[in-house]
Amino acid sequence: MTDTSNQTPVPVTILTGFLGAGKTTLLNYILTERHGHRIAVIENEFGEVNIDSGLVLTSEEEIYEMTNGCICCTASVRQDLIEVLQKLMARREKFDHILVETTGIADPTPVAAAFFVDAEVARQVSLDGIVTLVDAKHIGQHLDDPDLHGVDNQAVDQIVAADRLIVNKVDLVDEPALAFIEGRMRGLNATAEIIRSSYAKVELEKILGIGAFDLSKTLAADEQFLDVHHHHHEHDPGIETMSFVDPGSFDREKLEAWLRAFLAEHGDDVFRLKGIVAMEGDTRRHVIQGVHRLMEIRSADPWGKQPRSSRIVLIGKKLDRAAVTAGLRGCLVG
Ligand SMILES: Nc1nc2c(ncn2[C@@H]2O[C@H](COP(=O)(O)OP(=O)(O)OP(=O)(O)O)[C@@H](O)[C@H]2O)c(=O)[nH]1
Repeated sequence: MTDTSNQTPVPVTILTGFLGAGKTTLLNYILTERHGHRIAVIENEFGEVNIDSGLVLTSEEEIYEMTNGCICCTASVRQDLIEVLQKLMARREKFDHILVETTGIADPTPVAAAFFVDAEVARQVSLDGIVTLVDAKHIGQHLDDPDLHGVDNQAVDQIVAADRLIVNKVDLVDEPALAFIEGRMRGLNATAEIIRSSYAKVELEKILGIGAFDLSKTLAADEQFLDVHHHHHEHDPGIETMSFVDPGSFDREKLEAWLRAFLAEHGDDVFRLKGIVAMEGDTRRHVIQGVHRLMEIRSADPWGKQPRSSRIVLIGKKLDRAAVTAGLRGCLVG
């Protein structure tokens, strides 16, 4: 290993927020904005097939994906995180900030603790801050989820742990609703600065390089913070994921009509819908994005030399896999 003893540690930002809050949107904004930071990104995704890497705009930054489990609850995945960090540190001249995007159902606290537990990593990186995105339209139903008895509510954990809270999607709610949400957030976290945004367009100086995370303060509030075993917790066991993968192409109108009807009926239980699909008679990839009942399908770049195929992931509760699979299959051409 290279001698890093006299180099200044690289700041790390943990980016968290419930499913669909806008983490990838923020990441894309950061990666395309000229802000002078060179950022390496580590992404952890929850889902059977990887969609997010297809949604992150290609850039010159270094992007690592970790899709083998949830970073907050599996020790082996946190060990992977440490290994990814060590690999990154071998090329530390290439970047000056690291961003770790957690899954939407992660508790950021054990992820933050991982940075202090490994002595080698602890010397080379410093936790700059935990930034939590909040979906202004949908956060209420997750904070109040009546199914969560005896298990942790990650939407709450994420707000509690934040150094900065970004209330995103302000375009979808009115001022009284915003004030109400911000009041609830203040009740959970008295000190984090609250920043409003639409499509996660925030002043990056407010979230990067803020030096907000204070280990002594955190230990004062949670003396078991560094005890990784203490962080064992239960995700909402009702949350499941299913994926649909097919080499075929969809009839666009049929697919859109089917998805809209499906979400109209089951939208409360569908926390997240994502897809990259092929449409019959169209050379472009199409991206499907859904959060509860809100859904959009837009065309993206052409498939080019890559084989056409369709991947759709659903994350939610009470997913009827057989019905969803049959419904989607019925929208394929031929
Ligand atoms: N109207 C509106 N839509 C938004 C805003 N920010 C993001 N979205 C949309 O919300 C959807 C989810 O955004 P993502 O950035 O993929 O959310 P995410 O947090 O990365 O989602 P997961 O990775 O599933 O946890 C997409 O369709 C976005 O275009 C916003 O401020 N306003």
